Amino acid sequence: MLTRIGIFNLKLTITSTTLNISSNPILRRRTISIMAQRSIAVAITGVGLVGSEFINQLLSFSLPSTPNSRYNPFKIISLSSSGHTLFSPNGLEVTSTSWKDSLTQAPPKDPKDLISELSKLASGSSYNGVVFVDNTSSDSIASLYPLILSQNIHVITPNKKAFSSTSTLYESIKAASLTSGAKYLNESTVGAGLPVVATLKDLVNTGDKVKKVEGVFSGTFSYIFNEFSKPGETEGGEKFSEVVKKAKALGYTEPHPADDLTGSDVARKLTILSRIIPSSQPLPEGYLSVSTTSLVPDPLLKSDANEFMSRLPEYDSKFDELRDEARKNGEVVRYVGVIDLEKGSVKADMVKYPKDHPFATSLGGSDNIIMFHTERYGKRPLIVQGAGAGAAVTAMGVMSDLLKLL
Ligand SMILES: NC(=O)C1=CN([C@@H]2O[C@H](COP(=O)(O)OP(=O)(O)OC[C@H]3O[C@@H](n4cnc5c(N)ncnc54)[C@H](OP(=O)(O)O)[C@@H]3O)[C@@H](O)[C@H]2O)C=CC1
Ligand SMILES: N[C@@H](CC=O)C(=O)O
Ligand code: NA
Repeated sequence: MLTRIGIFNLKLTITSTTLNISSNPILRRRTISIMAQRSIAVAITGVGLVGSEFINQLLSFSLPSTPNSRYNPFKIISLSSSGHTLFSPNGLEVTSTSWKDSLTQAPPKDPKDLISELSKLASGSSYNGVVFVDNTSSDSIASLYPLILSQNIHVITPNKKAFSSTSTLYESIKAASLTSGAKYLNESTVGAGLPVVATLKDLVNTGDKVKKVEGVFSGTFSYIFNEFSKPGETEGGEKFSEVVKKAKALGYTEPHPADDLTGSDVARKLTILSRIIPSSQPLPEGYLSVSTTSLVPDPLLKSDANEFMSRLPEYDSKFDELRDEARKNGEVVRYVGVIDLEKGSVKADMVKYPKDHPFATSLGGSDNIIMFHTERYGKRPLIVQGAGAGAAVTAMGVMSDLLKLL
């Protein structure tokens, strides 16, 4: 094998069968360095808004290998949309401008066939690990995580489905990961790139006692109400459906915006966080058990994304009434989530706040704000705030999970 060795910056021909590497400290150090330079193989499923941005961030990533050179420790080995898959066990020759055309010309591939190819790579020695990145919002892809993890393939995803649906699926994900040692990382499922999942895990793992987690968990709702129900506005203002349209165009909504407006997206995030917190109270069995306020008019509940967006203006006057009622009392409307460990309740709700409340004055754009009330952060909660939706910040969260594998 001919390999460039980072720290020595020279080329070595290794015939490891003839060398007693383990007894020679210099060679041992060189061998470790070579191992570190093997790539991590990345298989990407879902190349929409977040997926495309993730590919760009991944292709432009590099680490220093010597004082004068850099290398990318990741190799993309597959790209899949719902109808096409590009796969090469040695790594795809793609650039940020070429991958889309190449993918559209590729044939379809059953995800299970892809997993069995990845499994061969995970058990071989060409790579320093294999990662499946799911950038879809698909339930069927999410249901494959136990199989993927059991093949010693790591899973990284912003897709909330697997971690917020039935506890049976969640438990099999945890079991598969424990058995094989493959990791699952899902920072972007809550607060996009904001360190929400990692912060909560750090609090729990270091022995703090979480009492309450509350805040604004939806970038879409945050943007909608920051624009639709402004503290300084006493009359007029944008139409609700227009603001929803803008939130969609900015990439904040779920592929089907009703998933945001029913409150399901917030309920899913609350479920994901609840499952990380040890609690004597029973956990929600899934997001459907979270007490949730929906803003979707009943007749639109079954419509697809296009029909939903085109019919939403029919209900603008209802939302005008909601805004007027809040204004009359000097209030604004916000959509919040609370996990109350002491009361044993998990709730996603629309709430009216006085117009000088921090949720009215300190949030803008798609900002999330998440407050952790714990034993250690007794009187003043630990607060995480910033953009909670959008392709760039979500892909950054996925990328930051990938870096945790290095
Ligand atoms: N947008 C945001 O701000 C945030 C998004 N997320 C999560 O990120 C994920 C992606 O969101 P986003 O990029 O906005 O959504 P998009 O709709 O833009 O992208 C999703 C992509 O998934 C693809 N897809 C669906 N099913 C499959 C399948 N079975 N196999 C392969 N590809 C499939 C679709 O491709 P095709 O067109 O071929 O069907 C689509 O392009 C979602 O789970 C979302 O909840 C999380 C945090 C923030
Ligand atoms: N649709 C979601 C995207 C991030 O999870 C949101 O609006 O927060
Ligand atoms: Na996050």
